[in-house]
Amino acid sequence: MNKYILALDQGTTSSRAILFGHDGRVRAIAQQEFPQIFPQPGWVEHDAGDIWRSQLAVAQEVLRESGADAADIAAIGIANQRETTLLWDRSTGKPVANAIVWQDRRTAGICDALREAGHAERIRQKTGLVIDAYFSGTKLKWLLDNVPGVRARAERGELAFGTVDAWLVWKLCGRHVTDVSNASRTMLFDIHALAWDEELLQCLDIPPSVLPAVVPSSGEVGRSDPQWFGASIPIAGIAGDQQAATFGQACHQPGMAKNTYGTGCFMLMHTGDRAKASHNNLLTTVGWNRSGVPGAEYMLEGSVFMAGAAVQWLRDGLGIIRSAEEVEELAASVPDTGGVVMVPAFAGLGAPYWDAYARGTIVGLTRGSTKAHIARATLAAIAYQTADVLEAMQKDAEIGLTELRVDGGAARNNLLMQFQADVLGVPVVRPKVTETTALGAAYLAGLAVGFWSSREEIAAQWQVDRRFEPAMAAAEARQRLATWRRAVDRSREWAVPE
Ligand SMILES: Nc1ncnc2c1ncn2[C@@H]1O[C@H](COP(=O)(O)OP(=O)(O)O)[C@@H](O)[C@H]1O
Ligand SMILES: O=P(O)(O)OC[C@H](O)CO
Repeated sequence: MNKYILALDQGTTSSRAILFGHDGRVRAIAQQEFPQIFPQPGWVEHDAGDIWRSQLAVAQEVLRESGADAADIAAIGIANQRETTLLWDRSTGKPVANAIVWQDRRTAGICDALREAGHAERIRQKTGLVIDAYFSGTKLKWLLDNVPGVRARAERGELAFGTVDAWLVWKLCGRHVTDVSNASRTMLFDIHALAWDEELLQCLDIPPSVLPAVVPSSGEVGRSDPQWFGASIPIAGIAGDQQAATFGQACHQPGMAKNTYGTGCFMLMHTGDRAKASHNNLLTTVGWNRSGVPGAEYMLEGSVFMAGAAVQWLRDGLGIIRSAEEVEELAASVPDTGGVVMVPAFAGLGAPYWDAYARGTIVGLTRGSTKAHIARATLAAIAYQTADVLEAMQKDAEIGLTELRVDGGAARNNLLMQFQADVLGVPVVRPKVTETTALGAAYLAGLAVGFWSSREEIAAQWQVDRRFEPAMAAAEARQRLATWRRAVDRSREWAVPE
């Protein structure tokens, strides 16, 4: 009798595995951080072996710790950090280089050239994306152009490209596939036709032989090799982590939105079964689709590159807190930021600014400024970036949001969540299960194998933990946002090459 779904949540800073029961509650969880590699300013890499080993280790650990074996698991669902780009040898399985992480800015120049050549509008129409170093396409081009011998090997059909989902599925069962949600983050995928786009492949000089087959987000794609868990388990759900979190938050209806506060902050709003173009610098992206059901469901997305990672910087870069949780107490020790505004543009700015050359900035420092003010300004910056995105999203969707569902590590911070509700003027609602990314992957897999029968059943499992009501006067929120935007202006175009 199958008792569980095993969800693998491969995030930017850690790999997690979670066993979910039929009631959508966490039965067992294991997590491992793995090294971040910063070879040069603006570059971020992961060792593909670290990704796989940490993910496998935590998956084996949850089975061991819970006393479950493969026969107890109905299916595996995978959610992954998106856009991070891997290229490996099909016969040896060896990566040709470290994975280039989504935060990596090394391809900003390639993006400038694409914009100057007039490709922006066509790329936006086909892929729903703005031209930015964030997405996989230019990262893949960089690997092909810069790692010696790699282009020739790719032309001979010897290499496989994939985002992290593809890498994990390849390691688990030997198939070379990616799901539609991950494909929609490559800048090589036509989100309307749901197919790789020849013209874009030519434009970036990508040989089609490297591409994975595109599969539904919910549907069996293979079975794990028995060597990993003692017997094979169907792999039946795959989605980019932000799309998975949207599914896990039961945002199944047009107009529903969630915001995840992890390394970055990602707000996604369901917009129905047709792609909705943004006129306010957001992305249009595929949410998910299901095997046997034509088409897909679409989202508007605002991607903020630096959120919880700015808190990590307070911990590791400045050393003013010992753990991320401590930021709440430090920030609460002062009544306000004392005029300090921090713009955490460490990896440029994403939505709605899209400035690869913006850099982190702290303004308004005086002799009275303390680490507590900087901590408070860091939390405020997370909330302001979200406010910028929500404003754009409400304009695009032409609706006012009635509530924002939240999740992710930094959503545990009550001070931040209250301030978020205050500056948005919209209630912020945190569910009981905050592991919504893994939960979404579990739901996608569980629906495919009949572990859950319908979305209605899933949506009924969603429960509120805490609701934060806006308590700040609208005029004050507006004034604070205006100050924030002045600080953003100071951070922009800082690292433009000389
Ligand atoms: N109490 C907290 N307050 C603010 N930030 C926090 C808190 N707890 C964790 N974080 C931040 O949340 C992030 C971890 O969240 P998580 O959802 O695991 O991220 P990811 O999936 O991107 O690795 C880290 O960047 C950490 O600094
Ligand atoms: O690792 P996370 O959870 O911060 O998510 C990263 C995003 O998928 C990047 O687009």
